[in-house]
Amino acid sequence: MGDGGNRGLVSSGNSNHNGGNSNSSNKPEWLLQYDLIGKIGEGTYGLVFLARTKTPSNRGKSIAIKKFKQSKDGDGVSPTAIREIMLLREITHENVVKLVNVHINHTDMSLYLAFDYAEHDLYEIIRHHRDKVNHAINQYTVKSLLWQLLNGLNYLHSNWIIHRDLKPSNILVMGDGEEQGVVKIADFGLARVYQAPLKPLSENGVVVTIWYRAPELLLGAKHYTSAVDMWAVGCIFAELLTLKPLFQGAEVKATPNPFQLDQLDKIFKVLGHPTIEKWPTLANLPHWQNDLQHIQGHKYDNHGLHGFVHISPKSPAFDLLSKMLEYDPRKRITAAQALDHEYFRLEPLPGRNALVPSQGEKVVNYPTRPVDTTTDFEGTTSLQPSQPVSSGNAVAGNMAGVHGVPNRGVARPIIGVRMQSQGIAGYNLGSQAGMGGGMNPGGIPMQRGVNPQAHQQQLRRKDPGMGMSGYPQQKQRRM
Ligand SMILES: Nc1ncnc2c1ncn2[C@@H]1O[C@H](COP(=O)(O)OP(=O)(O)OP(=O)(O)O)[C@@H](O)[C@H]1O
Repeated sequence: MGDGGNRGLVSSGNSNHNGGNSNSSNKPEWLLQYDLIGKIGEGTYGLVFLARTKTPSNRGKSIAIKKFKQSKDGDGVSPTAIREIMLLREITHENVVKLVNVHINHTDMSLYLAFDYAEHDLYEIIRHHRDKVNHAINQYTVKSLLWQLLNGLNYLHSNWIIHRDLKPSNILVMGDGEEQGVVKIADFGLARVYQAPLKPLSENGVVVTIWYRAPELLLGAKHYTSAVDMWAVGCIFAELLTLKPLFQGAEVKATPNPFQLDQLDKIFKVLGHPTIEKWPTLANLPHWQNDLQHIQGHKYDNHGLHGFVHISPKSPAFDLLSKMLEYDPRKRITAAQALDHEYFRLEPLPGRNALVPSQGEKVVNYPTRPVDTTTDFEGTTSLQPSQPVSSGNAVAGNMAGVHGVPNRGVARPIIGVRMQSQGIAGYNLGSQAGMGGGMNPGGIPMQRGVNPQAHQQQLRRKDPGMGMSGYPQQKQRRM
């Protein structure tokens, strides 16, 4: 993996806590290994930057650096969170974005994560089809994207990692190069890190999308399983087919455990009212118990999913989708089962380059990510005047507004608190956080049916296939 991917935490190896690794220009030393190009995105918890490595072995390789903001109370990332993040560095799978480096600012325990860069994501791909080219995504691409998403998810679930926040913007797709058209799941394993020490900045008016949230979470389940991710995959599958979010509830401000009545309403209108007969544990869910008027009392007709996705209820695609959108999480299809579904055995077979369909179909040229070269790591100041960015990235001038990476309608936080650039030390958290001690990854809820003892072994096996099915056989000719 990129420079230093396995070198522990970073660059200087300087583990002092007194800011001794800042250089004269007041930039943290670890930053010297990158050329910072500009901001490419903004999420609930921070900003994402495009950088290029400067180290000779990997010169020019694109990296996405995610900078986490401080929560309002200024508490940074806890040792527990650091341990969890360090475990994420061991996650290696073709369909999961690689965490290359972790950088910590010791003065406030703020955090920078460096990932392999992916040029596209499903949010932009769907948006491009809906708003620009105005036609559906071809079947081969839908099937390949879905298969790879499930493949990455199966690996994560096998390693006890539940994503919990799957949505189109964090399902990345590689641009030009050897990995063109390969899906990479981003933001995995961070939900727990976010929840505890890096609280969502709800006071800042951040809006969190809930369109992909499973009904058990919306109904207040305290214990959840990997089935929550399969619900999200179902929603994303439907969106790939129709180019519209399936359950577009009104987004609410992030609060610790908001009750999302409107989102439930949208789901019930499509799938009908859930019943205790079909979903026995429903009776135990807090909001079901407590809200007699809206949740239990209001009866919805079952309009039928087929009316919304416009595919035949007899088709394998519909069968798979319905199994992903099963109310009872215990009955919902797992990633492993979904990979084995008939849908993936029928033509067009899924392939590795999801963006290049079989002969005869048009190749869609998706736009590259806009880069805002006016925003630096501090998130507020002007880096330099807008300038062309090499290797295919759009320039700031193409963007909506001076600082405007296009608003995705999911999260628009206020630009973060300026961080002290001194005292940022890259240090080997592998040892500090007790890596190698055989720990459980911070109690990340495990997948249904996964043996806890198997986990550490699995995590270290680094077998991209993880014993799961490969691409369906005949597909080889596509690759
Ligand atoms: N490794 C990466 N390579 C390229 N772009 C990335 C990478 N990781 C994230 N991005 C992009 O950066 C943007 C912001 O991502 P981020 O995960 O911070 O927020 P989000 O997914 O949009 O929202 P939220 O924070 O609510 O999950 C998104 O457009 C995302 O696709």
